[in-house]
Amino acid sequence: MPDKSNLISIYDTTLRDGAQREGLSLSLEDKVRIARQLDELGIPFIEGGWPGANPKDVQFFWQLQEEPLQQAELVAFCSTRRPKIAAADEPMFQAILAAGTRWVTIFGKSWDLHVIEGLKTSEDENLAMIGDTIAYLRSQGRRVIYDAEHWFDGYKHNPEYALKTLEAARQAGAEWLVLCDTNGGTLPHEISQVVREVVQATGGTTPVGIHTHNDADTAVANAIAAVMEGATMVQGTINGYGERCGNANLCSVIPNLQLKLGYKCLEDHHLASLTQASRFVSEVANLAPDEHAAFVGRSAFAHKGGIHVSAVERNPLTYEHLQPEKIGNVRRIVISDQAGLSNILAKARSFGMTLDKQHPACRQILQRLKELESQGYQFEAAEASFDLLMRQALGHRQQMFELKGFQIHCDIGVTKNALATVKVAVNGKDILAAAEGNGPVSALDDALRKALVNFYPAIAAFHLTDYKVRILDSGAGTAAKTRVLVESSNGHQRWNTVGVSGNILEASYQAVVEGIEYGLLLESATDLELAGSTVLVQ
Ligand SMILES: CC(=O)SCCNC(=O)CCNC(=O)[C@H](O)C(C)(C)COP(=O)(O)OP(=O)(O)OC[C@H]1O[C@@H](n2cnc3c(N)ncnc32)[C@H](O)[C@@H]1OP(=O)(O)O
Ligand SMILES: CC(=O)C(=O)O
Repeated sequence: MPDKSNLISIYDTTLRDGAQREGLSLSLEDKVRIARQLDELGIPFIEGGWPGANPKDVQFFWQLQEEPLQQAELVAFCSTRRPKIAAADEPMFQAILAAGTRWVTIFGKSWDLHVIEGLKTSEDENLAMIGDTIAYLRSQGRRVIYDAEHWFDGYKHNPEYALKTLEAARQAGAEWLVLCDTNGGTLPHEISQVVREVVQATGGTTPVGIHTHNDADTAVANAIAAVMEGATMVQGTINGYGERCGNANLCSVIPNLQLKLGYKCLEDHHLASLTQASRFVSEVANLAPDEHAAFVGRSAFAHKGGIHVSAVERNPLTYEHLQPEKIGNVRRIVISDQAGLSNILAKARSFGMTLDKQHPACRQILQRLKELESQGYQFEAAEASFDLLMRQALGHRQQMFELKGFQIHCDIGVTKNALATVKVAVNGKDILAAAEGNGPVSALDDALRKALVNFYPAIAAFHLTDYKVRILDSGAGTAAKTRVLVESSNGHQRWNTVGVSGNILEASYQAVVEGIEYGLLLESATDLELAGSTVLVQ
């Protein structure tokens, strides 16, 4: 059994190894924002980049010298010196020293194949490169973490030589020996065995760390396996970003170690910010968050099946492996044709309505929901439409305006504009309005808002923020049904509505009209009443 008193030092390399992910490009400002977020999260080591490899990383370290992090150690990353030059003459190290960090991580070769074929040098020279580099940086007052690149592959092929490289690093003054599964193909049982052997071979003289890649989809399991064999540092990235298939995802490693195995990685109040940190980093990285990510994904605690919801309502432990609040996530109940009455009750509660299973409207709502879903409606992504459906069944849906019809003309010739005319009635008075737009849906939305704004001035702030179309039966050609999902906003909140029809304009019309109706409902309701179906605009 692991010694549970052990602290695990979390080492984040999102800004260096994470940035090696294809499609991820961070500006200097992005890097600074992410570093500050990780600092706030209580991560003790933050690898900022490779100073000297590019101007951005040089500036990043300079900027953080001016305005240092609050608690984290900022770490500069670099390779060992090149073959056959003195460490003091290696220009890369001048950039490393200029970065001004207390800690430096040096990666060196563990695998003889890389020494001979990659570096094109001798095994002895590689040992000297490792030793000289670390000794030089120590002589310049730096503390050194040694990343043993390709450790597991190297150890498999030539354990004696691999261990000599670690010993060279240790003797030169490295304070951590971090075993890297650089190619990411090692499986957990191999990691356990090798880490156990290394911990025995080094006799606990220098702490061991782990750095895993996800090429076999086992990076998180591998990091955990290493910790259970005595590794006390875990290197990884937020959201698992990294070269090829990514690095060990700290958003999974940390809660697994802390909440399941009893290790200490972060203070509990910091752990409760993990979900927010994950979303912040994906936002800054301009990558869509993985909604199904373990622990921090939006769906990680979303319950859809009626049986599950019924049980979770009685006791969340029935279908949740831990309390979402511990990592700052929330439980969500999803509405769909997989729902039972429990989903309806839970959703109603989140909309501020109290219902019980005996209420006759409950079954009616459930039946209507299933009927509409079988026609192609999808309410899990259109909770505002579901709220309106419930209000309708309960007799609470207020008619704010009556639709009398609409027409749309599209000019695909010279102006490429669309013109929409709508007729609505408010308080028995007919209003006709027209508007142009660069597409039929925006023209329709504008015309409707124009018709209603004198009666409902709040409409002036409404706008469409997203519009998604899905053809539901592509085999049916032009006779197929179309589902339109619309997201609307009033500048403070966003809400989603749905429309389905054989005619794409009719489907859009339904969704847009419900979007406006719901916006008006929001204006007249308290935040609490409508909390469940809207999100605050960030
Ligand atoms: C496992 C990892 O993730 S390690 C980090 C990988 N990250 C990166 O490579 C991103 C930053 N890299 C860069 O900006 C550039 O590659 C630089 C500035 C480091 C080097 O650029 P260049 O001088 O043009 O070399 P290039 O990239 O073509 O080749 C890498 C060189 O480093 C050498 N090298 C590789 N590993 C090591 C090591 N551990 N110690 C010393 N030298 C090494 C290679 O042998 C090669 O040397 P050569 O050009 O004399 O043959
Ligand atoms: C050092 C490093 O990033 C690796 O070996 O994967």
